[in-house]
Amino acid sequence: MGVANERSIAWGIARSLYKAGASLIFTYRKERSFQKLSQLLEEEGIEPLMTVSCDISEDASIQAAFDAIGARVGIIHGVAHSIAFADKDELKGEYANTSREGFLLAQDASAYSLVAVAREARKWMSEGGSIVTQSYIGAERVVRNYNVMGVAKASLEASVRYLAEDLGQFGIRVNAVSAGPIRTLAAKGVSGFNDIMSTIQQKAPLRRNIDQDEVGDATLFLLSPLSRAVTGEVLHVDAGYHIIG
Ligand SMILES: NC(=O)c1ccc[n+]([C@@H]2O[C@H](COP(=O)([O-])OP(=O)(O)OC[C@H]3O[C@@H](n4cnc5c(N)ncnc54)[C@H](O)[C@@H]3O)[C@@H](O)[C@H]2O)c1
Repeated sequence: MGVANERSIAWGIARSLYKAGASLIFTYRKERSFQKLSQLLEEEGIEPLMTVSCDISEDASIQAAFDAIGARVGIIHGVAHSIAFADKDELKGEYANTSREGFLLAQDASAYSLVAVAREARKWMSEGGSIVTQSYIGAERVVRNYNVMGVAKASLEASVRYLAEDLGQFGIRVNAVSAGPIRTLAAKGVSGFNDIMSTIQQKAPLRRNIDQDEVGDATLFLLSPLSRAVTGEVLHVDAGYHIIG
């Protein structure tokens, strides 16, 4: 869930999963994304089991998408949730100036969407499985300009833990990847993004930034049985930046 273009983290995840032999289902938000997605799939030679529209801001859309998926395949084993949204105006200046509307929008699209997706997906995860979402260090620390999205990611990471507890009894694991900054459509909305990337290059233990394929491989690990005893975890895929004081 969440391929907008070839730069999307979800596209890195799709490539890693495809190489590992997974059967893939894609969700898209708008007609424009569907066309882009179809083009990417063709270029990469990936034949998905199905593609289905899903707007995570509407419960009915999420329900309809998973009903359609369930009707077609019966059982699913994993979900990659790679979706977030906030108003661009909230991603600069003081967090104290966040509007009520902007706060609720970021929480709704970026955190609650995982809850709603997990609720619908579990109906078809009758053999257990794994749900993985994408977070960012702005959930744990203050990252200038990330503001309302940092608070939404904190909520997302807490949701990962609560969902992990709820769904663990059904053999369903829930984890997050906390990726370093990657130049994507969503990242364009964050002011000063270039400065964030150059800081990582200087300070991260590996002295470099990361890419979509590296997040894809880590997400593949969390979706696969290789991580079968890992749940409620936030795995940093950030060249080690999060350990630096
Ligand atoms: N790029 C980074 O630096 C970075 C770092 C850490 C975490 N993340 C997270 O990774 C995830 C993917 O973002 P990305 O960087 O690949 O950017 P992206 O813009 O490529 O992906 C964001 C996706 O969210 C989708 N989306 C937004 N609102 C939606 C809605 N209402 N219904 C359905 N889909 C909706 C968009 O269509 C898009 O496909 C996000 O959760 C983001 O916060 C990104």
